[in-house]
Amino acid sequence: MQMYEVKKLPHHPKLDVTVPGSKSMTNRALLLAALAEGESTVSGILFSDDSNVFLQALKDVGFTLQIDMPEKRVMIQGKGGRLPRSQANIYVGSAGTAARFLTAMAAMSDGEFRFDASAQMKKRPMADLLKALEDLGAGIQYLCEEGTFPVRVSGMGYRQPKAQVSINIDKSSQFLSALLMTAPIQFDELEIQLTGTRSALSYVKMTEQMMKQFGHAGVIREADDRYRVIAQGGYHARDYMVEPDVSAACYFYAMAAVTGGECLVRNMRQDSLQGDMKFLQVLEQMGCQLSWGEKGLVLTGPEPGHLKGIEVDMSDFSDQTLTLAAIAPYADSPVHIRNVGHIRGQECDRLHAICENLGRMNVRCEEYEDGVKIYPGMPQPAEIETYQDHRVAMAFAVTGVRADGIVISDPMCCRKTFENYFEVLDDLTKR
Ligand SMILES: O=C(O)C1=C[C@@H](OP(=O)(O)O)[C@@H](O)[C@H](O)C1
Ligand SMILES: C=C(OP(=O)(O)O)C(=O)O
Repeated sequence: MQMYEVKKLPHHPKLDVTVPGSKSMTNRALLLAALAEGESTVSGILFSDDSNVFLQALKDVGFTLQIDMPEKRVMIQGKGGRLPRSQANIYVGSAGTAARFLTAMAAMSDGEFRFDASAQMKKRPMADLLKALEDLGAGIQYLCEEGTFPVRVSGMGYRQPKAQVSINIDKSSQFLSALLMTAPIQFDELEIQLTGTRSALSYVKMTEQMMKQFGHAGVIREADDRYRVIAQGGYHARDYMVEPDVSAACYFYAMAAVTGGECLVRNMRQDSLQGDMKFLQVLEQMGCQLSWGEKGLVLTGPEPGHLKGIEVDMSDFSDQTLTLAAIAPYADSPVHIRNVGHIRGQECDRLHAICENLGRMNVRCEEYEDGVKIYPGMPQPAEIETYQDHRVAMAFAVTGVRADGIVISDPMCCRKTFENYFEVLDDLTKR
């Protein structure tokens, strides 16, 4: 599919959707299960580009996996922190989680691994993590350009008692998640000093909680900028259920927010580990209502025309910047999103992509170094450029459910995290 023309939803639609498993939890659960001792079963798993490269990489490193796609389940034979092979070629595609978590896993081993990535991933930040791994004793050989893929990673090769490392995570919190999850397989104790300005982040909390769920409670947050990981015998195999992807659910909630509709996303969890739940509070502040029921979480939007503008720091749930930008034209006053400069280094320069696409729809948007300010205005027919970014495609489809003539180019870039997004949308708009 080259283009997708979004159909409008009627006012006050009743949406009922099921979203795939969380990408962030899927790839963490796969890593932790592989590093645990014994057999784990991970259910509710996401199958998409980002998790497929992760699964393939684990197979390439020699792990035994049984993949049951219809049941959305994977069984993994963990090796207690050892990698079954000591040499492999690993391809991480465009997945930030795979790029960061798997290089750390390789660096903490006694093998030699060659990593490669998509053209998009080669442009994304890696240098701070690779430098930290090198400082800890891994061999890092850049095969093309300094600081990026392709790269050869030679593992540290021996278990070390105690170490310290400094790392700047301003560009990606995944660097810290990668170090935290892999540290127990190499170090009796690792102290991690953060040197940048970004600190407590919801994705890092998810990492800590999932490490605990896999039997490792040895992460101590000594200060906002200092962590200590104590080995405590590593991870335990278990059966694990991945939550539905909240980042994916937010697109459908946003559709209800702009149409005065009601949206149920099935199986959402009140005790969710996902930081993007905070976006739902933003929608509440803009005039939406939330109610938990047996089937999941329902959001009800205000009457069309009554969505309120807002100023919001989205640094801790920045994947939703695009979603908020996509519905901002429908608010009754400007929407100002701050403190998300790091998303310029994700799948594309997302702040620029927002302003370019809103410009195409004739919506006024001001671009700042760390954010955007968007003014109310009816979006005009336009073709949306997606820059191979799943979230650009999925978010601006939300704009199109209330405006005429919004066409998404290259919609299938949504495969990165939500293969059938446009089929689900088709179903909703056909009714
Ligand atoms: O740890 C994770 O699973 C993620 C962390 C965030 O990235 P950054 O920490 O690079 O901002 C987020 O944007 C990404 O979608 C998933
Ligand atoms: C930034 C994202 O992905 P990644 O895991 O590749 O960093 C994203 O999904 O919005």
